[in-house]
Amino acid sequence: MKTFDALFEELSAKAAARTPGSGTVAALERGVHSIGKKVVEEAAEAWMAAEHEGPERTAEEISQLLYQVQVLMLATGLTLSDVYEHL
Ligand SMILES: N=c1c2ncn([C@@H]3O[C@H](COP(=O)(O)OP(=O)(O)OP(=O)(O)O)[C@@H](O)[C@H]3O)c2ncn1[C@@H]1O[C@H](COP(=O)(O)O)[C@@H](O)[C@H]1O
Repeated sequence: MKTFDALFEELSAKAAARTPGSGTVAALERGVHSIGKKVVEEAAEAWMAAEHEGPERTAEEISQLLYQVQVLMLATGLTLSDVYEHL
């Protein structure tokens, strides 16, 4: 099982290395506008799953939302600490 911090470490390494075949690297190349749309899409899917599809589907959609949020952080040069200081 992956934690939020471990995922961010993995994605940061892939972004730095421009790992071939990485969906994260491809998303970063598409840019903030495209990533932002994915964040909104996954947020809406998480909401719909919570209302209509049960806890398992909701957890799956929330995991995709967390992933897209991390890609947005990478695209804007933010670290986990930059975000955590606002929690
Ligand atoms: N958790 C995720 C994750 N969640 C979602 N996604 C991507 O986000 C995309 C959008 O999800 P959707 O549900 O919208 O997908 P879809 O509707 O089936 O299709 P598309 O939007 O892709 O057309 C998916 O195609 C996935 O590629 C993820 N891609 C990667 N991860 C994690 O990130 C790690 C690194 O991934 P890579 O950079 O691809 O190696 C992986 O090991 C995973 O742990």
